[in-house]
Amino acid sequence: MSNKTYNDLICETSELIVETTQADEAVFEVGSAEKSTFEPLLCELRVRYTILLSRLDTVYDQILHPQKRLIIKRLLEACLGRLLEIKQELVELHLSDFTFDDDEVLQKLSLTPLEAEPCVPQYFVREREEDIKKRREFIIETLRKLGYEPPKPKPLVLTEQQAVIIIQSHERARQGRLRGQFMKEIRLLKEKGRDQKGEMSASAATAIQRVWRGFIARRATRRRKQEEQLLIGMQLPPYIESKAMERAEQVKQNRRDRQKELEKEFQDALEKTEERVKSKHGAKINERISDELRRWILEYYERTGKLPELPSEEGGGSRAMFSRQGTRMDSDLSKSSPVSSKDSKRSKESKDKKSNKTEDAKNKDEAEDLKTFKCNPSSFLKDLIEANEEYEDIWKFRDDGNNQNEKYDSDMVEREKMLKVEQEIRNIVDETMRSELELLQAALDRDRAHKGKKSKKPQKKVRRGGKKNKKKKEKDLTPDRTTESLFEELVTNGIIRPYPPVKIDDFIGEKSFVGSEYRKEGREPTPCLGDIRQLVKEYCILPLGSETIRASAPLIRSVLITGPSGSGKKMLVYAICHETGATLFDLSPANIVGKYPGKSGLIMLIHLVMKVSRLLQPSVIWMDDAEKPFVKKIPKTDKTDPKRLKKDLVKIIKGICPEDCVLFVGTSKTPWEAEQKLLFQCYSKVIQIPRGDYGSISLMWRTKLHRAGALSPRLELSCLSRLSDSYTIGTLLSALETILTTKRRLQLRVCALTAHEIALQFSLLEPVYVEYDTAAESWWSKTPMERRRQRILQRLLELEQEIEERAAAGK
Ligand SMILES: Nc1ncnc2c1ncn2[C@@H]1O[C@H](COP(=O)(O)OP(=O)(O)OP(=O)(O)O)[C@@H](O)[C@H]1O
Repeated sequence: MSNKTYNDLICETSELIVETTQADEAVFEVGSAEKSTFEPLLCELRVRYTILLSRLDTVYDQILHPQKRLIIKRLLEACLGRLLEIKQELVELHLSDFTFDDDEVLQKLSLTPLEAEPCVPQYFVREREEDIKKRREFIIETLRKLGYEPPKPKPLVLTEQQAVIIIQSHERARQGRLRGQFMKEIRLLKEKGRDQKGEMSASAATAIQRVWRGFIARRATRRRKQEEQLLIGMQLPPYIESKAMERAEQVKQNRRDRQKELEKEFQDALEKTEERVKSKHGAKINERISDELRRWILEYYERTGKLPELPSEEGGGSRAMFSRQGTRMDSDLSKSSPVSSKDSKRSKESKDKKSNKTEDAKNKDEAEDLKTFKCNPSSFLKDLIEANEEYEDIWKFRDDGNNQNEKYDSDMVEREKMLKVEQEIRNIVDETMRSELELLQAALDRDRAHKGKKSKKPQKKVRRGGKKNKKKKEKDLTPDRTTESLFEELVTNGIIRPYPPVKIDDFIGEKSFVGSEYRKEGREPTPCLGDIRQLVKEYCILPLGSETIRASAPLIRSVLITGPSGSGKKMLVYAICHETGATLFDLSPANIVGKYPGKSGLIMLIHLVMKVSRLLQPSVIWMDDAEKPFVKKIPKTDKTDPKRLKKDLVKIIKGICPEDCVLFVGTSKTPWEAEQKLLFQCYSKVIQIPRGDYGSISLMWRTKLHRAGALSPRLELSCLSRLSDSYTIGTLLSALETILTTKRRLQLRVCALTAHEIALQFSLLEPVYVEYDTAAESWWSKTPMERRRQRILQRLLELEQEIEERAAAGK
């Protein structure tokens, strides 16, 4: 695609941003209202931001102009941040982690449910490609030095007897085929001799014609039917790597390479221009600012008889001082905002009123409170609007006709650098002025003291914002070690692990199509596997990919993923790591057994994991069998000492700050075996992978069989999906793998795979039993979010009943 395509796309997207942000601001204007008022608005906003995210991601990945890319990245991050904020609002609104898209919203925006699922921005990994590659190579190299080879496909190991049997059977088959061919030839020869004896009758020729024509007609009809089904999408075309797709990907890669070249040129220009501006204008700017400041100080002294105090660098320096009046007014305004005073008055009044209210009115108020909702202020919306305005001002209407190569704009670079250099020089001049002012003040004080006046004691400089609310710093147990040596140590000990490249979209699953309808009816829908994929993106991948987003988006420190064996828990953990380019720390009880022994060893392990995970962020700290540290009684057969980390887990998780791109992920098959209080102290979010639904299983079969070339009209997909609904996807895939041996694959053309054949194979494997489902369901109802939802629903019901009863008694 051309530069024009992406320039047009970003222009259209900018218009969509205006529309969306206006709708978003309107939501804030609503203030506090019934939950049902907010629901459609927030649902629509979520979908709108999702579309913006995917458009901006496409443009950012492909557009060449380095300065436009800067602004598009700002838009992209702000959009992503706002999307996460809205998700958080929807969670609070529904009191459920799952968001089901409203059909009306999807219809209005002409989208499919799949399109309403957020994409993972490509820049998460692409901008750190080199770094991620180096890290992976380092891990593999370190492991190789230790003698661990990356797992290779296992060679076929046969005993002598097995080998003999295979050779024998193949030889017999060969002989059989030869004999068959020989017999066929003899038969044909005999038939030929017989035919030559008698005259071929006309009726025989007609019979042959009839059979042949019938065959031709049937074949043509079959082909036409197949073509028609392909056209209307009833049948999938054969799975082949499309040449056109390959070429399109190649073009994209070429553009990315060109992007890098242009970016390098831009960075060089930035450097050179800065040097030039400094050498050419530095002295003049210095002189101008010094003169300005001196004049201003003199005027100030003449007016007030005092020397001014220069604000600190963080406070804006002399620039802020010139505009101090304005800012003070602003801050005064913000301090005593009429809204807040009104609010407090109102709340006071309402408190007084409340005390006089009857029980009935109190109940009504409480019910109202439970039903109403208010959106939290956004940290991203303002930036999104500002960045979009900046884009509109600078780029949107600019004629780029004479810049076909999408090179940077040198005038803009010059202007930017001028401002930067001026600011730097201003900081230096301010510093000099500050010391000059101090000397002057001291001299003035001495003078006044000399004149007998009571001199003011030189005020101790109070550091602005000096008393920062800093967290107590942890003691560094490894102050003189380099990051590389710590990294190597953890790799050597198997704590940092390599992981397979798994994309989150490889987690197959359909989204729930009836979720929003169920919610409207007051029922809580069961999520489908596609909803799980979306939730993992929203909770684990999107907040972890960028530091800017992580710092301001709703903070999620830890997630617990639960589900039966083979439901894809590990796959999801690997996908989180792969999509964010994260470093994986494995703290599973089975993995740390015998490593860092003793109390001091454990302290060191925790220190290393916490320190290195921050240094190599983004990081994922993973614990498989997450219930084990909290089980009441450890079976005697378990030699892994799973309770080792019991007390320190909370410390590790609470130690994750918003500025750290670190996520703690636990996976568990049987979370109900743990002490629930301790478990939920560690994990703030729980994602339970449900039993595979019909849609997801059917999609899985279709995708996998199609890729294997085993999909045919003879295979009853619907029947197969129904039969497999008590198995996890992992189990079904392992059954398919067992069936599709190389020999069977070769036979597919002549002997199509049937549902019966597959079903026979997976019926030998372990299903998910009803007992497991029941235990999982009852545990789910005890998770914090569910309990909160149930508590609120229960309270609402009670209040409504009380109100009704009172009303009935009053009559
Ligand atoms: N929804 C899915 N889509 C595609 N593949 C899946 C899905 N669910 C599971 N799988 C596949 O099933 C296999 C088993 O998955 P995985 O090892 O992640 O399961 P698990 O829940 O961690 O199992 P266990 O608890 O036994 O460790 C993997 O090959 C994975 O790719």
